[in-house]
Amino acid sequence: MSRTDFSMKLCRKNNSLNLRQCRNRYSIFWEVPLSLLIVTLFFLWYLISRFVEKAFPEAVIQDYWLLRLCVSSIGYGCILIPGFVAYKYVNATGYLDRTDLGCFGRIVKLCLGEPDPDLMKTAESSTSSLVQTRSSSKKAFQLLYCFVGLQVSYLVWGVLQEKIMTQEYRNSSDETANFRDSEFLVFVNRVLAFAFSGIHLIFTRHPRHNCPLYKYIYCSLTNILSSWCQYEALKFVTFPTQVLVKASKIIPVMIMGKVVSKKKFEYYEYVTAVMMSIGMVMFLLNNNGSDKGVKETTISGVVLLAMYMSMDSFTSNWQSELFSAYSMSSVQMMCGVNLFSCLLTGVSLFSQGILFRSFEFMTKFPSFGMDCFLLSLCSATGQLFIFHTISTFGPVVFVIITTLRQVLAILLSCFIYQHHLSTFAVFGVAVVFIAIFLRIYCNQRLRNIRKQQLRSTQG
Ligand SMILES: Nc1ncnc2c1ncn2[C@@H]1O[C@H](COP(=O)(O)OS(=O)(=O)O)[C@@H](OP(=O)(O)O)[C@H]1O
Repeated sequence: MSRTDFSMKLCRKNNSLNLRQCRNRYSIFWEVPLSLLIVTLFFLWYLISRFVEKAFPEAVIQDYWLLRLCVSSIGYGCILIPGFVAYKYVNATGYLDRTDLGCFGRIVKLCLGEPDPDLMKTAESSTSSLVQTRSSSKKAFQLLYCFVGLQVSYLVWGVLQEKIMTQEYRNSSDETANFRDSEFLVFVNRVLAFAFSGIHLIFTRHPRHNCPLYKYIYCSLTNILSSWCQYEALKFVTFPTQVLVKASKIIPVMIMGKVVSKKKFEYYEYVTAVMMSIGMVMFLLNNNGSDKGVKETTISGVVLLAMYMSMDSFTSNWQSELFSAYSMSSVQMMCGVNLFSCLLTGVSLFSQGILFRSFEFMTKFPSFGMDCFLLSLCSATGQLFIFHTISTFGPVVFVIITTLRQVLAILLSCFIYQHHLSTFAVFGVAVVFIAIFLRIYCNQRLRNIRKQQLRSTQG
């Protein structure tokens, strides 16, 4: 007998109650098992992840990236498995169909419930009018604002990240040590970004939030996994190789856009994407010649970079999809994504013992704490710009801006350290910029043609 049948039987015993009152009265039949299920699965999975982690000696885990990925993923299961089972349970029992949801029910609805279609229409119409007024007057300024914001925050972020991962920390008792747990840095970045966006949401006005929270899990998971792959890949490929691969990210982002959002791209968009990638490869290959051969690119490196590219492309496309489906603000997106990133990385770090180890390092070397804080501040500011760019211009423009960031960083270092740029590298940069201008030009032309067509059909 299903749970619904059981509660209906109880209802029938009490003739004075109508169907709705019965379902509300006996809501306990849904809520108690659901809470027990979530708590039990969480602890069960936590024990499993501890067991798996203890089953392999630390040295073995450190030696094999695939094993490390498995251990981390099993840790993420503490959140994903109970969440998935709760989702299935709620759908199977029709728990959210009840009209009078209590406090527990409202939390479940916030996490798993789809919004009322009427509310969605109101939210959509208010944001579309906002976009229309923006599009005519402020778009160019907005693009410049996103561009400068992303360049500045991630330029400083890159410098701090390199400092933390490479410098030797020294404390007052003259002890020295290096910090190695990159996953912890990802965690602190997410905690501050979550706190930052949460406080912003409390004190400022935002559109009504319609998106069920569980939808953020997908992009949150791919975001932290792509970061992980990026850090791990550096153990198998050189930094310039990684930058080189990342420079052609626009192509996977477009492919993923077709898969996730069924987007259609014009021919000129494909042509300019390929031109940009070729230009970047020409620029980077001729500019990093001296680093070649330091580390040999292995299969592991290639696999990790491929995983990074696909997950990173999915992240921005999924976020863009959520922006258009649920009409939310970029701060709401930032809060939702970082909430799950904190939970996923926090549980995983805790079960692996890295959380305590890193906090211990922080107390031993206070300057590390300060660096972490500054890094997280840059990361949070950077994320504000990332989400604003994706919501206003979409993932492809975002990836073009991040690609340009790499060109500018290298040009800046050439300028500061008086490095010589080869003719081929200069040609590469020229190809990138020609591709960008071509894209803008074609985009504008296409818009004008469409406007004219619209006018002639209306006239
Ligand atoms: N779409 C989206 N949403 C949220 N966060 C994002 C997104 N894209 C990039 N990032 C974060 O930006 C940091 C730099 O990432 P990348 O090195 O992949 O970017 S870049 O292509 O080099 O610019 C990196 O931060 P850390 O994870 O803290 O290292 C990424 O996670």
